[in-house]
Amino acid sequence: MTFDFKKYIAAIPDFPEPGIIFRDVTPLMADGEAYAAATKEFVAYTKNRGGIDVVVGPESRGFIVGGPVAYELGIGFVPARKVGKLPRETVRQDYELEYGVINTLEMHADAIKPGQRVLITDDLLATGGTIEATVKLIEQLGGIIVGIAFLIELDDLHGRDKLANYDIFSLMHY
Ligand SMILES: O=P(O)(O)OC[C@H]1O[C@H](OP(=O)(O)OP(=O)(O)O)[C@H](O)[C@@H]1O
Ligand SMILES: Nc1ncnc2[nH]cnc12
Repeated sequence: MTFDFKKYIAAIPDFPEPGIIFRDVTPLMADGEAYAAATKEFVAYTKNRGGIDVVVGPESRGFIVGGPVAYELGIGFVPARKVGKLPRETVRQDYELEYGVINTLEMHADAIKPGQRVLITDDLLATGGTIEATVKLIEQLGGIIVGIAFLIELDDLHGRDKLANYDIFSLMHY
């Protein structure tokens, strides 16, 4: 029987702006069985991606999704952080969110070694801006993106179109 992941996703209308339906993944993460089942699905996805050296996730929900996947795979996790948080030399990339906010993501300049095979994880694909920025940072450092995995993809926002050159796995679609 397939796991009913959608049972653990709350929909909040008009948050954080009028017209946005916010898909809240915190109930899924708060439930041990659901969190483990979602992690297992991500790990299963990686099995036919030909080997992964490191998981990268954007702050902050990408950390919660990616950490357990990296642990299960026995590999490291590298954060892409919001600007000003990382203490050493960084690379930076600006991007725009579904609700029109401009943010900047940063990674440590030595966080990815040239040729490393990378899985990107995040909770949700909306416009794709966050992951497009993450992709640019990883590729700037010489990483090879072998897959991108989300809990949720918002189909109407066509974020996938920005990531047309990459293999995408989404556990749920809305
Ligand atoms: O596809 P996009 O249009 O870029 O939107 C998706 C991103 O937006 C949310 O993060 P947010 O920046 O709100 O940060 P948070 O995880 O810290 O809440 C979400 O966790 C994704 O990372
Ligand atoms: N609709 C949405 N729900 C939850 N997180 C988001 N990030 C960007 N758009 C979102």
